Amino acid sequence: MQIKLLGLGKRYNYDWIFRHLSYEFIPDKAYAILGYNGSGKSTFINTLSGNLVPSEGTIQYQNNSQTILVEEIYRYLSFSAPYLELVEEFTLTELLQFHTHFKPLRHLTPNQLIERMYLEKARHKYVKDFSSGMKQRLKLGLAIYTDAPLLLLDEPTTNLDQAGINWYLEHVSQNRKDRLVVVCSNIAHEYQFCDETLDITQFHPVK
Ligand SMILES: Nc1ncnc2c1ncn2[C@@H]1O[C@H](COP(=O)(O)OP(=O)(O)OP(=O)(O)O)[C@@H](O)[C@H]1O
Repeated sequence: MQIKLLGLGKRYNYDWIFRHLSYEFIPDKAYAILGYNGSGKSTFINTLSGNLVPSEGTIQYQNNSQTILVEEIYRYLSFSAPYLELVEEFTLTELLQFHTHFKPLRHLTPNQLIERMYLEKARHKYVKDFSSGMKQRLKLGLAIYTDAPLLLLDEPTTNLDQAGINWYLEHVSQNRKDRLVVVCSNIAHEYQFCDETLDITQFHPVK
């Protein structure tokens, strides 16, 4: 997956969050989007994912030299973020069945993913009854192990303890090959595996 941004800008009402952002995401690399709280990282990654419409500029997507329209980009991405909800009325097994109905996993079965997330004992538990750390491991497991060429992660270690952080780093590093990875963060350990950084504050409008 390759993404080219040309003069991208996003504003809410009269407030520009970022502007004049031209950048190229090269295939198979991992990028960290950096900036303090409220600087616009989530706004940026949601614009990149097609969830938000840019206020100016364009985004060009290419997968294996094929142009992808922004309306179709959701088919090519997996995304984990604190504000993206899991379907909590499902048990873990039901959720995986539902998820894989729409998007397949990367070379493993739902059962193997459950084992990889260390959630065997929660197989038949409702997701609403998971702890916050278990929910986060599930969100990350689904995102990392979905077979999509674009992996988007916003604040990936939210609610994780040290063991969970180590688990995330191990699995994201093992599964970054042959895909573009974009991580929004202001915590160094979340993006230590990234090749490039993009500081969103550099694209704040000059007051
Ligand atoms: N729907 C919205 N309407 C108006 N303003 C918004 C909206 N969403 C976000 N903002 C504003 O945009 C700015 C950037 O917010 P954003 O969530 O993108 O920052 P962030 O860098 O991801 O923050 P954090 O690190 O705290 O998650 C903030 O000032 C926020 O209040």
